[in-house]
Amino acid sequence: MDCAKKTKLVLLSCGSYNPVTNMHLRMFELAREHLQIKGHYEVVKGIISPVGDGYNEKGLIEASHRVEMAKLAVESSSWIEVDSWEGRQADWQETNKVLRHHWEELLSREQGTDVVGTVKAGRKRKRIDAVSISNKRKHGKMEVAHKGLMHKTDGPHLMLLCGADVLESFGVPGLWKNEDIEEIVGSYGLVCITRSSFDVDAFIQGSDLLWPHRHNIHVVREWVANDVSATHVRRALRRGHSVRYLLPDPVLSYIQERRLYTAESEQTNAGVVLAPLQKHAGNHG
Ligand SMILES: Nc1ncnc2c1ncn2[C@@H]1O[C@H](COP(=O)(O)OP(=O)(O)OP(=O)(O)O)[C@@H](O)[C@H]1O
Ligand SMILES: NC(=O)c1ccc[n+]([C@@H]2O[C@H](COP(=O)(O)O)[C@@H](O)[C@H]2O)c1
Repeated sequence: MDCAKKTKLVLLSCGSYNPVTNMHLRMFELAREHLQIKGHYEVVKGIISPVGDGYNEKGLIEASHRVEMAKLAVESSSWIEVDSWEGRQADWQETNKVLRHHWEELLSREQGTDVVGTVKAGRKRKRIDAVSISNKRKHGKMEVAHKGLMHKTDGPHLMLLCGADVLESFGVPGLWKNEDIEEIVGSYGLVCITRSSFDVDAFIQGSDLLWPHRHNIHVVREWVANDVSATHVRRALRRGHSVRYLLPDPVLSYIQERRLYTAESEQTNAGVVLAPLQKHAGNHG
């Protein structure tokens, strides 16, 4: 019997989910297995957070449909849930803001369970409850709550779960702010599933930003070469090709009943600049 006390962990995955595929569900499964065997974690919850319509990605259909499909996909899962907060926001939300939102949700659930964490007070650490944390936040001391507490709470930890393509997108100029990446990998932690054609280890090794946080990045190997992507699924649907077994059956029925992915829907946001590129454009040069 394993007597060591494991840290409870919640995994959050932000993405288009346009639509959710079996690979997305497998990503959660692989991450949980890896962290429970190799890490000192008990993965208690997985959260799928479909991006809001304001992301402006080409071919992105309404968030309400993407959220519904994701909910159908996790119907049979005992630990993966779908959260619609991000999808309901009128404006696109940076991923670190989505993490903050879920972190605050986790903390507020801890309210009433007394101490949820510790902060530095001089040379010692002071135990602190959720109410004092939210009070600190109200007074604008986000630093203490976000930089000091993430990995010091007695409650669950929260990490971002993603595929290797998202990790490598950290290197795309203008897409991510360095301080946001620092917050994600430094304060929360990242679980990254390998994807064919992406060399995660080489990318981390080559990044001065990621290298100091490498111990917070859990790389999970997908040994079965499988590059199912939502893009491939949408293309097949447009062409009338079968996508059965690439998606959960209830998701496929939902798509077919509403004829969701068409040549027309693929033109949504055509020529529109992706929200993060628009938002961060002024920060460069
Ligand atoms: N085959 C896969 N292997 C590993 N991770 C994956 C795979 N497919 C999707 N993911 C991950 O799932 C998360 C949500 O992905 P997203 O909704 O953008 O799907 P996608 O299939 O990559 O979409 P698209 O093809 O539209 O870019 C991301 O972190 C992405 O890296
Ligand atoms: N700066 C940022 O926070 C930033 C930049 C680009 C993408 N993202 C997120 O990464 C995810 C990527 O999804 P796609 O792979 O479908 O583009 C989305 O959830 C999106 O919001 C975040």
